[in-house]
Amino acid sequence: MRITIRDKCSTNASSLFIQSTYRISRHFAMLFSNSTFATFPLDFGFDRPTVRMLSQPQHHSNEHMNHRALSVLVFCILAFPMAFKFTFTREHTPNDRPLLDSSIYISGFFRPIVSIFNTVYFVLSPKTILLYCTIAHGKPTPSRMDLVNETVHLVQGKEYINRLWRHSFGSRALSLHVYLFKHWFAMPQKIIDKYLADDSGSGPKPHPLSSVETQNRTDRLSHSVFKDVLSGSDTASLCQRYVLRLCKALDQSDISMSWTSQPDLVDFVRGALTLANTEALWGTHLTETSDFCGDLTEFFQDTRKYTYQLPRWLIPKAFARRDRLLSDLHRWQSFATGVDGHVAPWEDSKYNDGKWGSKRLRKWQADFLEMDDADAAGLASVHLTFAWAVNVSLGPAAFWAVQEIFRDPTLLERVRSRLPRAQSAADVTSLLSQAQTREEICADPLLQSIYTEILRLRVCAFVVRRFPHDSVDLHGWRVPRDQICLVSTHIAHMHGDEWNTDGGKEPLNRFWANRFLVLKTDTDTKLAPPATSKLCPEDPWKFSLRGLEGVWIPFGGGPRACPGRHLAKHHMLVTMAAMVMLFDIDIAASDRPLRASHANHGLGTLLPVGKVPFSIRRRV
Ligand code: HEM
Repeated sequence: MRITIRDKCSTNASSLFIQSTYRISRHFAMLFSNSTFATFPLDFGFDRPTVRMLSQPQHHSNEHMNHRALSVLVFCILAFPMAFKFTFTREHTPNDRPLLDSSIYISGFFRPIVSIFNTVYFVLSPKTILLYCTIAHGKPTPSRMDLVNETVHLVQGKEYINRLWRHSFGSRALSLHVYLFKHWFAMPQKIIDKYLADDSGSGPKPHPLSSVETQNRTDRLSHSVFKDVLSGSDTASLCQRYVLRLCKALDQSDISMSWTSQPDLVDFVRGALTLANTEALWGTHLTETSDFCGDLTEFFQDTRKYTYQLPRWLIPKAFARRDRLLSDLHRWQSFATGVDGHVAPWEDSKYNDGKWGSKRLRKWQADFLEMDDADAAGLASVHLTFAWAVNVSLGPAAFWAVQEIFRDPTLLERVRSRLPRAQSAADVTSLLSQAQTREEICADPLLQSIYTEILRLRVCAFVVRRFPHDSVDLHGWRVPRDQICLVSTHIAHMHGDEWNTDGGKEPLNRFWANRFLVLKTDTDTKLAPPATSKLCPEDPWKFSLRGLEGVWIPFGGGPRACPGRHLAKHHMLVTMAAMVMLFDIDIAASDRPLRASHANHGLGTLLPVGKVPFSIRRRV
């Protein structure tokens, strides 16, 4: 193995690493030293809220020294493996690409030690370690990270990601999914075993080396229903139901023509949106007989506690909430499957999808119950997984879009100029219920650019693939069979020179509504309108994602990409339009609570660190 001293490491990544290591060491030192009253971040991230803690008074000089010495010691221990990696790394050039499975930065004695440190970093500050491992010379690049019991191939860089998507049919995402099934969604072990045993892939035909029976192709079963329900023939009625429920929820909210203060814009937007999305899919029967959406929103916050596998007696409320969600779904599905003698009127002419939700979802239940060992508890758990997946990213993403629009009066004016005029709330509902109006909204260049920019900036998802039968060649980087490939959308979205930054004036860590607008006549996607320009319908700008395949990836990609992506776009743009048409909003929060929290790094759209108080009044 050739070892060379890396000449130019990304300053960004290394300084971030050093800062992060410093914070972690400080945290440990604080924990172990006798300190009183200091302020430090709870989770070592950079965008976390701070809490008041006990810190040391100035006059305790011995304690101060102890604390400093301890900080330095912890820093040195933590910095050791990364410093090693920082110094010795394999040299690679486009013509001499190493195989990923032989790119052992540190071999022999040091490798297990490094894997322990990598694991600690990955748990405490995944953002930092991924950035550190994958940014070389300012550009995202593939790399490999040894964790204690897994080797993770970090696939970054446009051409490698595109190649990974192309191979995705023969892949499965198991390790992460199974962990979540078990610890978050309380899936019975026998169903988890079925998911674990399925190596047939998600394609219509099972992999030739797989011997899994057709009814037990869990991956295919889940994936195809998601695709069927979310992008099949039900889509038009799903969208229609979504709009009606959203407008109803916003109209019922306690907002008058005079300004009123509200505690949190996230809750306001996410509440309406989660209700509308859930009712569009599962029908009002689920939400009217329980506080399903309230519990679901709380459940989003609880997932972190489940990740740490805290016992029931420590977090009884979180467990009770999950039990309630599962039993609500259980009750709903027993109606929907006709168990207990309750059968909804399923004949086409009498079917009330507003009350019972998507027909396809019900058909899928029948398929799921065909699986060996399948039962109602397993089904409820898969429904909960589905309810989480369809809602967890959408609400926060819509929130970010709404707050960006209302915080910038010029942008608000531009957005309003794109939307039809309404005289009353009923007018808004009637306009947005028309498929034609919604099509125009979804095709509007400025609105699309805002939506795309929000997902670029705020979505932070880990997209995972594992190839159970074959090793995969990614442009000369080979991932061995049955090892994890992980793509971080955050790394892809925040680095690289493919993005339009208006010549560096609009950096990637800031929202810029015009990032995806180009001149209609322009073939160079990097030419964008100036940030201040007011776009009108006759403006010569168009929306463009050209050149960004494998770079703008909030929904993953390839045959396994998020099956809800078209609905997500529709729902977000319609929500933005409804809010702008119905309300005036004044955001009272300062910049600080509006920073993104990385507490759920890797699991979808980020949330702001604090509550976002606002004032609101009706316009119509
Ligand atoms: C801003 C909104 C959303 C984002 C950022 C997002 C992102 C993602 C990502 C990254 C994945 C993993 C894809 C992969 O492995 O390549 C995924 C999976 C999934 N998404 Fe979304 N999603 C969003 C909204 C939605 C909506 C609105 C729905 C449904 C209405 C939905 C349904 C699903 C489902 C069912 C899966 C699992 C697919 C499978 O494992 O086969 N998502 N999403």
